[in-house]
Amino acid sequence: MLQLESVNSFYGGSHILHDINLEIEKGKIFAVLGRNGVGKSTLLKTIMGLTSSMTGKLLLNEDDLSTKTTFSRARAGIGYVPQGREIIPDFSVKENILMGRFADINGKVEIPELVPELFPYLMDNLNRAGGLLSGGQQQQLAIARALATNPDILLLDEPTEGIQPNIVEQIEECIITLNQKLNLTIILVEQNIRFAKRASHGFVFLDNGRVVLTGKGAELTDELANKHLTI
Ligand SMILES: Nc1ncnc2c1ncn2[C@@H]1O[C@H](COP(=O)(O)OP(=O)(O)OP(=O)(O)O)[C@@H](O)[C@H]1O
Repeated sequence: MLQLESVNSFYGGSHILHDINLEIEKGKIFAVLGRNGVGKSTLLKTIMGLTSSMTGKLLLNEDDLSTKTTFSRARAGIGYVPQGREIIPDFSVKENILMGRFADINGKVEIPELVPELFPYLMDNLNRAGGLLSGGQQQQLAIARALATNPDILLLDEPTEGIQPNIVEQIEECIITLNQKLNLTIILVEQNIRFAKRASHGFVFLDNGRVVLTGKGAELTDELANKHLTI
């Protein structure tokens, strides 16, 4: 279980997240929802230790990670797929994937097991430069790189944003498969309510850096989404 207790998070002097309390159960998909600029990406960055500072507590299976470095959090089992994917364009597909192994405590150097099944295109193009891939293929690559860290929890920041519609469904299926086959806990920042409704076991709506509503997946309705997502 991942727990945030009274978490505040800052970029320099800008106080972005205020008094966040959340519990994310192991093996569940948890959706982080809200309008643009409310702090969804900042929540993932805070969990990963990528904001300037945080106060409060971040506990992973009762281990206190609050003051740990990003590297230690990755080693503790938190994998991250950032918004915009941030693959290295001049590195090959293989090099991009294996970069994730920096955080694997078992010191493995091979491609993660599920990658051939989930992303056959990547396996067929291991020597291709990452920058030559389409948006959807780069998203697959960013997920494969995060899997190489051997995570227990995967943080996904708008994984279907800017991806051609025919690939969106593949990415969605892949997220559900990762949850079901690897029992991966997934924290999903998502603008696509249809997918959040379909996949998530729990959700939070943020507004202005604060939690305004949490609930279980089945409680996520279009009415709630309209209420919290329209301006
Ligand atoms: N590096 C930064 N330095 C200072 N302020 C930042 C930084 N990154 C984000 N912010 C501010 O933090 C607030 C929350 O931004 P964040 O990107 O977390 O929102 P979001 O809900 O993910 O938005 P979107 O849906 O547009 O991605 C915004 O006011 C944004 O301007």
